[in-house]
Amino acid sequence: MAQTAPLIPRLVASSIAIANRAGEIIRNVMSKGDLGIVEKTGKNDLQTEADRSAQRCIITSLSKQFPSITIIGEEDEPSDSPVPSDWVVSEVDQDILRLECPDNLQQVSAEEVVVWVDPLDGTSEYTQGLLDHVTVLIGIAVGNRSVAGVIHQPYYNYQKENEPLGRTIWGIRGVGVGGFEPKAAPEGQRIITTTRSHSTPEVQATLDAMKPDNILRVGGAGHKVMLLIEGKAHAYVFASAGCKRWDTCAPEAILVALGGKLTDMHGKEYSYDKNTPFPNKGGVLATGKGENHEWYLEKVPEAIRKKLV
Ligand SMILES: Nc1ncnc2c1ncn2[C@@H]1O[C@H](COP(=O)(O)OS(=O)(=O)O)[C@@H](OP(=O)(O)O)[C@H]1O
Ligand SMILES: [Mg+2]
Ligand SMILES: [Mg+2]
Ligand SMILES: [Mg+2]
Repeated sequence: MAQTAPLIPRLVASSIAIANRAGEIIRNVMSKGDLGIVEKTGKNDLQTEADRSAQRCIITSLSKQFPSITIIGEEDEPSDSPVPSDWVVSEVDQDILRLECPDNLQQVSAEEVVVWVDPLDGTSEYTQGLLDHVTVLIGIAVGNRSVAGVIHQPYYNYQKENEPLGRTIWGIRGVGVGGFEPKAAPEGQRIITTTRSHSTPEVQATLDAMKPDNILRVGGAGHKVMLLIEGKAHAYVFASAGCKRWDTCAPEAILVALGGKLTDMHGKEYSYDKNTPFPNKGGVLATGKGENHEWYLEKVPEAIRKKLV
């Protein structure tokens, strides 16, 4: 069975097992208490031991199983640093290998695949103990399109007793999603989710123009898209640069597999080609299934949109 499944389901099946291991590593770093925080170049842009270790686990495991694919990770890491053997994952999620794969994904070759890895999305929230904002993101692109993705939430249920800790969501365009129960956002309201740690006057002015009933300010692109697909928000609006391709590749694939949309503030889909510059300079607008994406685009103040190129 494992040998006969096409490459994309095999990549998703492996990414689920790898993201689960990365999540354990993230929890272990937190329970040991020494986060090893480093400030990167941007404003409020942090890296911890958990970001570094989770990325080494993910990239080493994926490249061992799929030597010919291109993998782009958020963190700069020396490629020759030793990786503990128990971080190298060889398990796969067997259920994914049994899925029916659409024709356009049957013949994809390893050379066409780019995997965008955000080992820990929501780092600033992780350091502040807002643990349910944290996700591990593995996005799979073919050519310039994001086609599949995995979002792992290492702290899902962490405040509940007797419930399994952590969960992993997956989606493949044209196949479907799994690992959670999709839900539509409430009718007759407009709930918008946005950044909690990277707001600017432009981000706020754009939100104001959309006259939301409620704004959910949370960390992480992965967590914000989870709010859309679980029916807690109608749109994710971030009218600023700062978010990167590894933040959006996996969430976009899952959102689109469910009938939603993710674009920049001009309505243009991001390219996930391996040579593309990684900043999402046009901002992020994501909407759930059935939402009028165009309506949100039209509300973006022209002067703000013009700056997002
Ligand atoms: N201005 C700026 N500078 C540096 N990094 C930035 C910026 N804006 C967003 N980001 C990164 O994008 C990820 C999600 O951030 P936020 O939770 O603030 O939300 S948003 O999607 O950008 O609205 C999150 O990714 P991680 O670095 O993986 O945690 C942010 O660090
Ligand atoms: Mg970061
Ligand atoms: Mg991120
Ligand atoms: Mg990150």
